[in-house]
Amino acid sequence: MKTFDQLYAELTDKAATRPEGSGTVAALDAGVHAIGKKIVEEAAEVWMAAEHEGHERTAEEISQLLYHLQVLMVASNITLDDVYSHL
Ligand SMILES: N=c1c2ncn([C@@H]3O[C@H](COP(=O)(O)OP(=O)(O)OP(=O)(O)O)[C@@H](O)[C@H]3O)c2ncn1[C@@H]1O[C@H](COP(=O)(O)O)[C@@H](O)[C@H]1O
Repeated sequence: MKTFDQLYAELTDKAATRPEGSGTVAALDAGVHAIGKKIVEEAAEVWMAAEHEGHERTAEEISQLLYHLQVLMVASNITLDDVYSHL
């Protein structure tokens, strides 16, 4: 289990060190357009899960959406504070 902040720290480290086999590195290399499409796909999966698939599946889909949002943040040099300052 990890927090939103811990995941962000892990992803920024992956972006800097580019370990072999990292899905995050592959997503960053694919670029913002591809990451954005993934976010839209995951958002739809969250919606469908919330309406039809129950608590556990919804939580899982939300975690995936948060992951892809963080990948977009890293790709766009958006920090946690940049986002938190708007909450
Ligand atoms: N939390 C996540 C995470 N959530 C979602 N995903 C990605 O999102 C995909 C889920 O999307 P889908 O449900 O559409 O499944 P899918 O259609 O089979 O996926 P794709 O074919 O689109 O890859 C997964 O296959 C992962 O590629 C994640 N990938 C990585 N993480 C975490 O990110 C960290 C870094 O991961 P790596 O960069 O891969 O080392 C680790 O802590 C991981 O646990």
